[in-house]
Amino acid sequence: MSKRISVAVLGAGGRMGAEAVAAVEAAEDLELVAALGRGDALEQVLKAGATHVVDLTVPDATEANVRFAVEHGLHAVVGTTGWTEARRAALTDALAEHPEVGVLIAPNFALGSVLASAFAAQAAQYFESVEIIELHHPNKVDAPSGTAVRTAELIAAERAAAACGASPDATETALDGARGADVEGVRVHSVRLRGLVAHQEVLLGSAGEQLTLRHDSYDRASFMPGVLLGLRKVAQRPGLTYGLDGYLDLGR
Ligand SMILES: NC(=O)C1=CN([C@@H]2O[C@H](COP(=O)(O)OP(=O)(O)OC[C@H]3O[C@@H](n4cnc5c(N)ncnc54)[C@H](O)[C@@H]3O)[C@@H](O)[C@H]2O)C=CC1
Ligand SMILES: O=C(O)C1=N[C@H](C(=O)O)C[C@H](O)C1
Repeated sequence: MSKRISVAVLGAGGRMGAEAVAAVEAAEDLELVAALGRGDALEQVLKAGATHVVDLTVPDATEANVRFAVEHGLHAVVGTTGWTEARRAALTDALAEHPEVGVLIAPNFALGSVLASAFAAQAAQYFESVEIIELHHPNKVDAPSGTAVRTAELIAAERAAAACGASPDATETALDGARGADVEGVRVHSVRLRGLVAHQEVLLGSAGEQLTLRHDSYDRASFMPGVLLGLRKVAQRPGLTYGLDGYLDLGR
């Protein structure tokens, strides 16, 4: 059997981290060598001999964690939100100093979600209107979700390339927040509701018709195939990959 991939999970005590620890332990080609929580020294990852890091922490911690991994030649698979364009640009600069290192930042690891976002982007140029509703558990610390931001970015890029106009909207007066957040010209509405896990609808409308693309994660198990795929591929993909779609063959 070929050598197993040595993995450290950061944020191991969290909802996603605990699921990732179990998934790595269950995979024959992966070995869990470290599981760190808040306050644990990152040097433990080095002492444990990890070659790969999974970051499932919080937006305030993820940038420093990933920077540490890159500077020590470790590949990183990152699910934590908060990776703005500025943060990604700084990370790309850091990776230039370590050209052998791969980092995957995946706003969503669920394959169905990645496909739904890609389909939405593909469809967006053919409709006058597009809005996003993301729905999550009420313990989520950020809004809008990383997935919604990424979906809006993909949609905006496709609509710009096709020279689409703005979605029609005659609103003249509204309470603050009533029309959601504006992400690159796409309205994003965030619902936080007990009982939910992670869900998203992209609503596309033209005269007389509507297309709704909905994805539901009912359980965090849905994210694990993407985490494992990332761990298995990231070392062969040096530099920064933003979005798990970069590792899939979506025919585009
Ligand atoms: N990409 C994806 O498919 C998914 C991404 N997420 C994202 O992953 C992140 C974590 O989500 P949850 O697990 O629900 O949150 P959580 O709050 O349950 O877990 C975060 C954990 O990280 C720990 N932590 C904080 N700072 C740390 C540090 N410096 N080092 C190590 N551990 C640290 C916390 O103590 C906590 O245990 C969020 O940004 C969330 O949006 C969540 C689900 C899926
Ligand atoms: O916090 C969560 O739960 C999730 N976070 C990610 C996001 O912000 O998009 C991925 C998924 O939606 C679950």
